[in-house]
Amino acid sequence: MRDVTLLAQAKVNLCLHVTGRRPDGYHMLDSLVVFPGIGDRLSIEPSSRLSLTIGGPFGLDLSADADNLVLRAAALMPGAAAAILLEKNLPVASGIGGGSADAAAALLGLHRALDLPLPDAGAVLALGADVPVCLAAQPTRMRGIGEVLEPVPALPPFWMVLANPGIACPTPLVFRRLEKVHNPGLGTLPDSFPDTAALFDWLAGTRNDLEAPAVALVPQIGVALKALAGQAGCRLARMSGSGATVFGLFETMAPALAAAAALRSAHPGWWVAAAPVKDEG
Ligand SMILES: C[C@@](CO)(OP(=O)(O)O)[C@H](O)COP(=O)(O)OP(=O)(O)OC[C@H]1O[C@@H](n2ccc(N)nc2=O)[C@H](O)[C@@H]1O
Ligand SMILES: Nc1ncnc2c1ncn2[C@@H]1O[C@H](COP(=O)(O)OP(=O)(O)O)[C@@H](O)[C@H]1O
Repeated sequence: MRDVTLLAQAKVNLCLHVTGRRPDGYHMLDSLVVFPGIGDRLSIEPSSRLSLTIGGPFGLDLSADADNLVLRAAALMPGAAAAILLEKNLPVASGIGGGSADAAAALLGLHRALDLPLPDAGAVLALGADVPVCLAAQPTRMRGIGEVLEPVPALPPFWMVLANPGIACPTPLVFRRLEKVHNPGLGTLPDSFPDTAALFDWLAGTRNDLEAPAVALVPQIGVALKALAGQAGCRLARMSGSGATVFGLFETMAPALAAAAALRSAHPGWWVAAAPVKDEG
C-alpha cells in the first residue's frame, strides 16, 4: 500500500469526424486525441474507508456524491478504501473530458495504491466514452464511440492554448443539432509526422464536425475561435469534443504563453491555459 498522486490530463480532440450513428442513437466518431500537460490532480491515500474531498478552482462546480466519476470509478473496484483528494483545475463539462480523466486517474491510482485489479473494458467504457482513451493518456486514434483505440505515428512536440468562454454547451444538444451524421472518416493516417509543420498541415485537412452545431448553440465559441486564430503564431484554432473549450496550436512555448496572456487580459471571464503536448508513447 502506498500514497499515489496523479495528473488527470485534459483530453483534447485535435479532430473529430462524426461518421455514422448506431441503432441506439450514439454517434460513431473518428478522432485524434492528445493530452496536454495540464489537468486535475488526484491524491490517493490508503485509508480504512473510501472518501472524496474536492478543491481547486472548479471544485465548487461538483459535489463529492456517489455520482462523481471518481466515486463511480472506485465503486468498480471492490475493497477500494482510500482518502481521495481531487484538485479540480479543469472546467466541468467543457469538451476536454475532465470527468473522464478523473475517472481514469482514480482507476489507475487505486490500482497502484492498493494493488487492486483494474475493471474490465466494458465497465470502464460504461463510465464514459472517453474513459478508455483517458486511461491510455497518450496520442491515440479513437473510433466507435470511444471503445476502439489505435496507436498513431509519433507526434512532434508542440504547444496548445486552451480557452473556455464559460458558457455550458450540453453534449446531447450539440449531437442533436448535427445536420449530417454520415461524414468521411480520417482515412489512412500518414506513416509519420516528421515535424510540427507536417502535423499541422495534415490537421488542417481534418475537422471537428461538432464545431458548427456548437457555435450555433453558443455563439461565444465562435468568438473564442476567432480570438485564438488571431493570435501571432497560432497555426490552427478548433473546438475540442462537443465544446465549449477551444484550442489553438503553436509550434513553440513563447508564442503560446504570449497568446494566453493576451486572451486573459482581453477576456478576463474566460478560462485560459497554455500547455505543452508531448508524445510520451
Ligand atoms: C463528444 C466527446 C468526444 O470525445 O467528448 P466530450 O465533448 O464529452 O468531451 C465524447 O464522445 C462524449 O462522450 P460521453 O462523455 O460519453 O458523452 P455524454 O456526455 O455521456 O453523452 C451525452 C449524450 O450525447 C449523445 N452522444 C454522445 C456521444 C456519442 N458518441 N454520440 C452521442 O450521440 C448521446 O445523446 C448521449 O446521451
Ligand atoms: N469528477 C468529475 N469531474 C467532472 N465532471 C464530473 C465529475 N464527476 C461527474 N461529473 C459529471 O460528468 C459530466 C461530464 O463532465 P466532463 O468529463 O468534465 O465533460 P466533458 O467531457 O464535456 O469535458 C458533467 O456533467 C459532470 O457533472
